[in-house]
Amino acid sequence: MHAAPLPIYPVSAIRDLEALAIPGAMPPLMERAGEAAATLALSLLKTPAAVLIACGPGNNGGDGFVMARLLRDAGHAVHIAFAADPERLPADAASAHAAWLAAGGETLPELPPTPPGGWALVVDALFGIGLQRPLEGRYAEWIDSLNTQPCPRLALDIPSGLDADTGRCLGPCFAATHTLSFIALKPGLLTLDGPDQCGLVQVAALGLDPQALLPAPGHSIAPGLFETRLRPRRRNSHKGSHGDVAVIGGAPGMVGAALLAGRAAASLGAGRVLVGLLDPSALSVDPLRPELMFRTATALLEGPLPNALVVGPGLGQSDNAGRCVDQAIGLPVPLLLDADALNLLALSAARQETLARRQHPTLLTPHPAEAARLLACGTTEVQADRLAAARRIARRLQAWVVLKGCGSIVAAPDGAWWINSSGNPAMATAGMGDVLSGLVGTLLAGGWNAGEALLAGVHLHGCAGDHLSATLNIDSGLLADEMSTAARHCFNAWIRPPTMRDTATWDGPAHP
Ligand SMILES: NC(=O)C1=CN([C@@H]2O[C@H](COP(=O)(O)OP(=O)(O)OC[C@H]3O[C@@H](n4cnc5c(N)ncnc54)[C@H](O)[C@@H]3O)[C@@H](O)[C@H]2O)[C@@H](O)CC1
Ligand SMILES: Nc1ncnc2c1ncn2[C@@H]1O[C@H](COP(=O)(O)OP(=O)(O)O)[C@@H](O)[C@H]1O
Ligand SMILES: [K+]
Repeated sequence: MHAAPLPIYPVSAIRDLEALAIPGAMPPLMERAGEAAATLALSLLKTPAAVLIACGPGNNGGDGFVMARLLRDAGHAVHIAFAADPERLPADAASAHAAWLAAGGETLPELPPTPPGGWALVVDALFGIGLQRPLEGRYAEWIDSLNTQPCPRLALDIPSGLDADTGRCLGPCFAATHTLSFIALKPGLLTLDGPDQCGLVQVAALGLDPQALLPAPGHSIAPGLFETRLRPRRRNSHKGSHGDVAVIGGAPGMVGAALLAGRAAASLGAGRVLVGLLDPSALSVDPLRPELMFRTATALLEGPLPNALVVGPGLGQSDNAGRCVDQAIGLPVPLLLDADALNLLALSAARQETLARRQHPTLLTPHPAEAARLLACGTTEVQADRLAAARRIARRLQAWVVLKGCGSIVAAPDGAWWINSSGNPAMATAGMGDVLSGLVGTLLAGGWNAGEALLAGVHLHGCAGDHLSATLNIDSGLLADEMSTAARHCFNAWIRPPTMRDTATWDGPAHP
């Protein structure tokens, strides 16, 4: 069994879920949320300790009051900072506040001074999915102060100040080491600033089965999504069984990009990899990867059709590059456009119309700047709502799209979407995108459909980066060309039957 994707609900859908779940929910959801938070807190606290909980004016504050009561019952010295008007708390939060006072607890209108031994835990129960604008004044000051505490910092539901739908810090934002999100994941936990602000994310479903109440609008990416493809190769197969990938790119000065894509494709097991370069004076062999076959871009586009075509790595934006893109769009093969092929696409409405009418699978792999060009807007607008941007491109161009970056978004032409959580900032180096294109190209050439190939390629690429960061023990300085063998290692771990995954004979090298 491979890991299953997790459901993700934007705020509007969480509100719908709450409305479906709340009638008859006993104990009330807030009680369950506070209890789940207390359980997590207890796992972080060893001996009776000083805990600070900052409670806000809404139901997120209510979760904090419930948690406080339970931690106090467990023998911890719990201090609550609460500056709002108790008369204006929503009903459930008002009950939780009253129960806290009835249990002998008190609230302070300001953050108390740090006790001599320091706080053992600080909890952000200020704002959850009801955040409407940037935090300012007292709450902004509280956040700044809480963020300096050198102890575990736990956010309830979502770090205060983070937009739950977009992952954008609206202003000052709680920097959690742990986030316990209620009912289900929200997109903002997983993309843009979310992963930095949330720390370790855990979900407390509060006894609900969200998917049974309301189908999830989106999902995380996990191998369970494409597990029917994760099978060992048939012994009776040959290179023709695994497909030809052609990579078109490599204009003068950028040949390396095409090589990176080609090498990645070969390492993942493409039957054959052909590289069509635009640079007429480039090498005709890659001495470090002599398996690659070199052609001119023109010859490759006019020759026998490959099983998948990747156009863009190091392509440049010359007239010749434009002709290659136009020709590629017209070919009856699965087509992945990356890098300058996307920029050339953005330059021509006619090209976009032709692309949207293709009868064969089309995949687009923009980073935020390329996405902005495709949408004729600024990168800031793309990053302000990455999910919306990816979905808009996918719908408009009737293509499978990955909007790359921290928490890559995959969007389907029909509006479906996924968020990837593998990968890390060591991967923020030149050439990483070229490697992704090569990996996805190989899966396409192997007969995977566009959605499976893109979801798997994106997840695999991140897993390879994580694997390298862990085995080489590096946070910085990951080289794109190192990724190919790591992707090979991770992919082989996926396709091995479970009985063979742990045996020495079948395990890959510790340092691929
Ligand atoms: N409704 C439910 O059944 C459940 C809700 N839960 C909790 O309830 C939270 C949502 O509660 P609410 O809808 O009350 O929202 P919040 O508690 O997130 O905040 C809403 C309050 O904050 C104010 N506010 C928003 N932005 C502000 C800003 N920048 N500065 C100052 N005030 C601001 C609003 O006017 C409102 O009074 C969830 O995140 C979760 O923690 C959980 O108890 C699980 C169950
Ligand atoms: N901070 C990060 N977290 C996760 N993945 C990242 C991060 N930075 C970069 N990546 C991944 O590395 C790749 C970079 O692609 P791209 O920006 O096109 O690079 P290039 O154009 O140099 O090849 C993308 O797949 C992206 O998602
Ligand atoms: K919070």
